[in-house]
Amino acid sequence: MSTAPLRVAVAGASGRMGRMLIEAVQAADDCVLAGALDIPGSPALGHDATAWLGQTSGVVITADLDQGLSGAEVLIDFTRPEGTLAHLAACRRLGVKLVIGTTGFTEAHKAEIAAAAQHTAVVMAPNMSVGVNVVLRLLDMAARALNQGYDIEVIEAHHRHKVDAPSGTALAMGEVVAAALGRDLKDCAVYGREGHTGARDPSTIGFATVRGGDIVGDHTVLFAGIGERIEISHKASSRVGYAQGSLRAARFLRGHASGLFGMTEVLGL
Ligand SMILES: NC(=O)C1=CN([C@@H]2O[C@H](COP(=O)(O)OP(=O)(O)OC[C@H]3O[C@@H](n4cnc5c(N)ncnc54)[C@H](OP(=O)(O)O)[C@@H]3O)[C@@H](O)[C@H]2O)C=CC1
Ligand SMILES: O=C(O)C1=N[C@H](C(=O)O)C[C@H](O)C1
Repeated sequence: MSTAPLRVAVAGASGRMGRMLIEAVQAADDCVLAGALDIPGSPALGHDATAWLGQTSGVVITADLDQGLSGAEVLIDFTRPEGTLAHLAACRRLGVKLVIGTTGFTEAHKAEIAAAAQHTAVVMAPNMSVGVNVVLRLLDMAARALNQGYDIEVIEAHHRHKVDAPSGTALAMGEVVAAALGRDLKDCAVYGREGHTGARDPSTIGFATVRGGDIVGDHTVLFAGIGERIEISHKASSRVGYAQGSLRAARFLRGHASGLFGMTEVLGL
């Protein structure tokens, strides 16, 4: 029995992730590019979505959401929170499912996404790579085992263009560790230090952010004890893992009409 190809639209089509996603959709036997969106005023509007690959897909990048989504089953969105929320409303109206990779959402944004997911299926994750999602499981195990006598710090590094800090992945790592220790990250996170800070409060989880050059994405959780340190790290050397994880999420959505899912469900972790 043959299954029709999954019709995928990509938002932020001229962005770093948008381009990576378009290339991944084009290379996938079971997917077809069905739409490409970008922000009004983008110089990419009106161009073929694969022109930068030297190809012609017949899909033109548009800022018209109805036009960009009309042929799609699922939209993959790596843009900015305000863009994602506008795309979410259009997806809900048009019955299009949504994979959200964008980071930097407020709690109110997240509530809006959860409400919309009651009507159309959504996968949302701050990091789509298999490796990072396995690391999140390892962190749960490590934090439970190292629950006394270890100071916990999350260190992340990204490229100079990144606009949110700490990264969504670093925050997710902090949340996993805090939950494993029976803490709420909102109460124990320390985002940067300066001046006379006093001695470290052992109940805190610290965050340190580095921005520079073309670093794709490095994350380390440090458990610093007396006489030893444990570091659990993930280093991305390419965005390909984020794109392949997003396609797995898009395929997963075929089996779901509504609901909010994460990569734990997609990957069966
Ligand atoms: N979950 C994951 O695995 C990953 C998540 N990310 C997240 O994805 C997001 C995008 O990252 P990246 O591709 O590097 O960013 P880029 O800036 O390279 O791309 C963003 C794209 O979205 C467009 N855009 C910006 N604002 C809006 C808006 N309001 N409405 C519609 N489109 C908009 C941009 O257009 P223009 O350039 O003209 O402004 C651009 O085309 C970030 O939040 C990042 O943290 C990134 C990698 C992995
Ligand atoms: O902006 C990026 O590049 C990335 N953003 C995500 C995040 O904020 O965690 C995922 C990845 O680290 C790359």
